[in-house]
Parts: sequence; C-alpha cells; structure tokens
Amino acid sequence: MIFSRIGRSLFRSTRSSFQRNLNSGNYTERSLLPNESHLSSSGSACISRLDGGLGLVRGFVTSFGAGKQLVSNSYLSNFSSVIANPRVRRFFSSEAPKKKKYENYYPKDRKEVPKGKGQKSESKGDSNSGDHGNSQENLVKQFQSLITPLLFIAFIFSSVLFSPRDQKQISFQEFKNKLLEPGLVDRIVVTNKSVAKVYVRSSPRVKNQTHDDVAQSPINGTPTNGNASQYKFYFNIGSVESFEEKLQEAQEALGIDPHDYVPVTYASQVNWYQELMRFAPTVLLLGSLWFMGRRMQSGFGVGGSGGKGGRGIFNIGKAHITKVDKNAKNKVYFKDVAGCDEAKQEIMEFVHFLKNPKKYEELGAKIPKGALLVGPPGTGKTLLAKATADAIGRARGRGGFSGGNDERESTLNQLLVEMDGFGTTTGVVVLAGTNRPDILDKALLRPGRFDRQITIDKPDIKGRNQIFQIYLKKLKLDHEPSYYSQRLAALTPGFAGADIANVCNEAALIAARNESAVITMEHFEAAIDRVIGGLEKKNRVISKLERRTVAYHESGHAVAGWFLEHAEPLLKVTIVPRGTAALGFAQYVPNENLLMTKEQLFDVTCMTLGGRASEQVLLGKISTGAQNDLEKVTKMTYAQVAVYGFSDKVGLLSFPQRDDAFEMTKPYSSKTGAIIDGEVREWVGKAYDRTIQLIEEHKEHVMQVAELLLEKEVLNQEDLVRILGERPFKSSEPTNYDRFKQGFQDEDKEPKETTEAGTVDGRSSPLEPDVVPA
Ligand SMILES: Nc1ncnc2c1ncn2[C@@H]1O[C@H](COP(=O)(O)OP(=O)(O)OP(=O)(O)O)[C@@H](O)[C@H]1O
Ligand SMILES: [Zn+2]
Repeated sequence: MIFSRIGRSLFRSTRSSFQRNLNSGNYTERSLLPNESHLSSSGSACISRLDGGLGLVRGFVTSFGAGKQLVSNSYLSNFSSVIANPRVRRFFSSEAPKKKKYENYYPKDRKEVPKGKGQKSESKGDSNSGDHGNSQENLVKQFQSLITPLLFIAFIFSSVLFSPRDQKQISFQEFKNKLLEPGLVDRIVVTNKSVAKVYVRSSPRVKNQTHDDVAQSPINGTPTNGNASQYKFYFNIGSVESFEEKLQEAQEALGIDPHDYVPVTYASQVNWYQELMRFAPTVLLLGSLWFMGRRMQSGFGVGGSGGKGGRGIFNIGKAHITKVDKNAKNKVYFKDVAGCDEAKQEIMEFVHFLKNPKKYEELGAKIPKGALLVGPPGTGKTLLAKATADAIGRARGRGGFSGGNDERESTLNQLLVEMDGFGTTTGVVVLAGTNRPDILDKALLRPGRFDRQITIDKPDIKGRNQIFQIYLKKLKLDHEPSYYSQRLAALTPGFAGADIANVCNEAALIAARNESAVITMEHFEAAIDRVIGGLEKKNRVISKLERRTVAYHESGHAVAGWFLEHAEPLLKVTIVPRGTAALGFAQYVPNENLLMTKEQLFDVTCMTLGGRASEQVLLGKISTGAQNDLEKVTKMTYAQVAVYGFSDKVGLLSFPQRDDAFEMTKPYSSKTGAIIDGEVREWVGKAYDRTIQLIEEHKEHVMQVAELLLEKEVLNQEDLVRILGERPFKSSEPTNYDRFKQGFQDEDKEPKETTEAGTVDGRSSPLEPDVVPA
C-alpha cells in the first residue's frame, strides 16, 4: 500500500479496520478493504475449539468484537417500539383521535371559548391516559387557536359593535343647541356612567316647528326617519353629577317645563372589547408560560411524550421518531433480510410472544420488554425491526441520532420512561438498534428493559451470498444470479448488507454508463473497487518519478506476498490513484480465518513491509509512501507482544487497548513498557530483514512486475502467474479467491466433490497437508 502525504486522514480511518483485521486474525494488505471480525461473529465456534483458553478467548470476543471496533458516529442508531395490543396501539396512534380532539378543544361555537376550562381539564385527562404525541403536536395549534380567536373576536367587537357607525359624537353644546332646544330629544341613556346616548324623536316636541326642519337631522342633515325615537347621537360625560347639573341648567335656561324635562336613565353595559383588552396581557403571559412549560417537559423527556419527539428548544438532537406503518407502501418482509438467520430466529420468538401471549403467561413466563439489536452499521438492524413490524402490527421507528451528550441523556430518559411505562401485559416490545452497546447506560440493559441483546454481525460468505441474491434478482445480468452471488460474496469480505446493496446499485450504474445491455463481472469488480476505494482519480497529476516509486512499492508487496507461505492470495495490484489518498494498492481476497498463528502474522508483517523493502533494494531511496504500512506493522506487532502473549520476554500477559478511553495510565509498569517496546522493535526489525532478503532474491521479479504495472496500471493474478510462475504454496481448502473464481455451491455437499474440482483445476487434494510447497 502506498499513500500520498495527504493521506493522513485516511490512515486514521483505516486504523480500526486494521486492528479489527488483526484481532480477528485476518489481515489484508489493502486496509481499505474492510475486513471481518471473525471472533465476534463466530465466537462460539472459537470458544469450543479452544476449550482450555475459554476465558481468554471470550476476552477477545468482548473487547475486540464487532461491537467495539465497528464504531459509528451514532451510538443509538435507531429505536423502535413494536406495538401489538390494539389498546396500546391507540396510545401511539396519531391519526384517529386527532380530529375529534381538535374539535373538542376548539369548539366551533365561539362563545364556548371562555368556558374552556372544563374542556381543558378533560382534554388533559385524555392526553394523560392516552395520546401524548397528539397533545404534544396539538399544543401549538391549541395555543394559537386560543389566543388568535380571542384577539380576532375583540377586533370584530371593537370594530363592529363598539365603533358606532350610525351614531355621531357631538359636544354638549351641540346637544343643547341643536337637539335640546328644538325639542328633538326623546330621552337620554347614560351607559357605564360615561357615555350619554341621545335618542331623538322624529317629530319635535314643540308643535310650532315646521315639518321640514324636523325631517332633516339637525346636525348632518340626514333624515331621521320613522316615528319611534332613535339612538343617533352620543357624547361623553365627565361624571354623572356634573352631567345632571349641566343638563338641568340647560333645560332651565331653555325654559323647559320641569315636567317636560328629558328623561335620563342609567344603564351599565359590558364592554367586551375593553374587558378583553384589560386581560389580554395576562392571558398572553399565562398562555405562553403554560405553553413553554409543556414544551420543556417534553423536551426533558420527563412527561413522556411517547409520540413525536419534541422539537422544542430543549430537544436538540433528540430522537425523531417516525412511525413505521404496517400499511406503508414499502413493506419489508423477513425474506428481505438475509444473512442473519440467528437474529431472525430470535426476533421471530418475539413475534411469537406477541401473537400468543396467553401461551407464555399460562406457563408463568414473563414476556420480554425489549430487544437490543446490536451490530455494526448497515447490517440490517433497522430492516429487521421494520420486518418485525409487518409481522406484528404497528411500529414506531428510527431516530437519526447524531453525536452529543444531551442527546444521549434525553434519549436514554426517553427510553427508560417508555419501557417502564409498559406493563408486562400490554404486549409492547421495544426494539432498539445500536452500534455501541458498550457505551449504553447499564440501566437500559437490565432485565425488564432490554431483556435481550440480539447480535447482528457483518455477514459471513454465506450470508453475503444470500444478501447478494436478494439484490441481484432485481438486476439484468449475463449469468444466473447465483453465479454472481457466490463469486461476489467471496470477493467482499467485511461487507455489510448496506455495502452489498450499494455494490449492486453501483454495478448497474457503471453498466449503464458503459452503455452495456447487461451487467457483467467487470462492472461488479469496478463497483466493489469504487465502494471500498472511492472514485478512481485517473487525472491526478503524478510525476513520473512518483509513479515509478508507487509501481516498485506495490510490486514489492505483490512479489513478497507471492513467495510467503501464509500471505493472502492476491487479487490484483494497481497504481491507479483512488479516493483521496491511495496512490496504488495491492488487493487481496482475505480468507475468513478464525484464528491466526504466529507464523501467519510474521508472513503478513513481511508482506506489509514488502513495499518499503522494494523501494530500498531496487530504487535505493525510501519514501513516505510506506507510512501506512509501518503503522499497521507497529500495531500488529504490539498486539502480538502485549495482547496475544506471543513474546517470551513479556510472557503470557495481555493488555488490550481500550477503545475510547483516554488512557492516563498504562495498565503495566514502565519497566514492562520498556520490554514491550524493545520486543516490538526487535520483531519488526527481524521481519524487515527477512523481507529485504526475500526482495533481494526476487529482484528480477520485482522489476518485471513493476515495469508491467507502469505499462498496464492494473495487474491481476493471471498476469502475476505469467511473470512469477504458479504460486509455490497451495491451500488444501478452497480460499476465497478460489470461490471468487469458481463459485462454491458444491462445497457443502461432499468434500470429495471439492477434491474433484480441485483436481480439475490442477490443485492438490484436501487430504494432503495444509500447504504444499512447490
Ligand atoms: N441483512 C440484510 N439483508 C438485506 N439487505 C440489507 C441487510 N442489511 C442491510 N441491508 C441493506 O442496507 C440498508 C441499510 O440497512 P439498515 O438501515 O437496516 O442498517 P442498520 O443496521 O440499521 O445500520 P445503522 O446501524 O447504520 O443504522 C437496508 O435498507 C438494506 O437495503
Ligand atoms: Zn504499501
């Protein structure tokens, strides 16, 4: 592997993949190729083999297993609760009661609004017993709908009822001169001790007035039609006393007979507008406080808003739960999830519980409350949860969580609240998915919450075969889907279901781009390269010298690996730059070994150092291109010395590195540390010496391969056979490379058949020793 200087970020990202490789005893030169963590995926097999060392092996499984190494950015990738009981379903359902409640809350009759208290508490009770999600969702509407109509009504009142369209305001003087004097005033009504409403007669009291004068309104000339007195004018009064005084004075002055004095009555009238205006600030304040309170409550996850996770200010990063409806368009069935049969089986158990709870309860069994789907990203946790929801009923599903502590807290609380809220008899099972069970609060994992942990690991070769078949069925191929599924499964160790789906889609895209009528192996290979290595960067400007360095470096890897007994079979070697950092790489098809021996690791170390050795031996100059190789070698050797107990000087001690913990103190003394350092340096030095020796031996070969690489850019195994001859070591068991070439449908049946196939291919019989030197 050779990397450009800007490749540092990539190095970091490949680290864990390397460590995984190492821990799983499976190393690939091409660190871009995600490798598999076998120990975790088939931990039980491993344990049974290593009977005596059970504890130790179990230790490997837990500390280096998929759960820890396959870190993703989200600690809790999804969360679903599956609801089977119809009663409980209502609790979550967000459609049915919504409309009704809305109408209850905001009655169409406006007059009901002020009486809303009773209704409010009624609704509250409702929401307590039931649909939190709905009330939550409705809060905004409720608030708006309470305040807005009030203001609106107030506006209408003020503009329609209280702004007297037909009445005109006049001064007392005008009243006296134009209404009182001509005898037009029928009566006066003083309302609220502040407004004097003047009712005028159609005909004057004094009979000697002309009809015309009367017919015309004295003030604006409009006719005062009709015979009954009408409220036409008003004026404001300072106080009732002064008004009465003034009126009496005026009437006296006009010489009106006290018997004919204008009758004055008093009335009080509720001025809704004024009342509303008086209380508006209070109403607004209280409303806002209540509203904020509700939002906060749900934001902290205390009140338990089971439904739509709040979007309030305190809800940053909280799970946004959407529901997965069983009637949704894109239904997922169990058959759509492949390569995780054990997990499926365990999940089916839940389905069984939920469908026949009686059967279990009769025997006194408690139905589990939750299951945690644990596994690396893209392995189908969400898919499986969705499939379960079809199988059972309704589900709520999936939070896109991003990092951050707040989110952790609120999500955790939310989960705890939800889980404690369900009685064992409600038939609710919470399904949650995570990539990081190790950082989950232990409170979540105790019985009564997530009773079960179901592990979904990255699929093995058979699982990949099954998943490929699902996606290949949808493609137009030049062979049967099974032809491809087997070969592609062999070619894609470490791929998760999501990667496989991606490869199939990429292959179709590439075929379309090449205007091909069908998708061929060529397209799939390009798709796999693209998925693991990123886009080809053919146009990257590389100097001739650099290209030559890269070619010799990669050739060194290829040749060293070819002549090392335990190295992985090479798939191809290329000097086409890819992605952001890789200038070239040698790609291997790693076999999915469960264990690795000291000898294997030594050979792999030498193969990894082959690039640097070749630079030194053939070019006489070393470059920075080997940095990533050296980093891998260092880690690998440290692990052998300090973790796997391979070093006699350190002894049978194991100090596995904690993943996330920021280690302040080493778990060993400085003296032990110095021994470890010395051992690692010595081991790497030995491996390098061996590699240099190997490259010196095959100097010619390295040169030939490098020159052909410069010419062709990509070499596959056949090209190498032409230059180097058949590889001197043959494995008795079919390797992933063999499967890639031939498929593997016969493997399961009779071991003899493999023998035949092997013989046909000029291979050794599996009964012979593991590796046969030529
Ligand atoms: N076992 C599988 N069988 C079929 N398809 C799969 C499988 N695993 C993953 N996929 C495909 O990958 C996609 C992503 O998978 P899914 O969302 O279930 O992964 P996940 O395990 O929930 O990942 P994450 O932890 O990143 O959320 C699926 O929609 C599906 O297309
Ligand atoms: Zn290299």
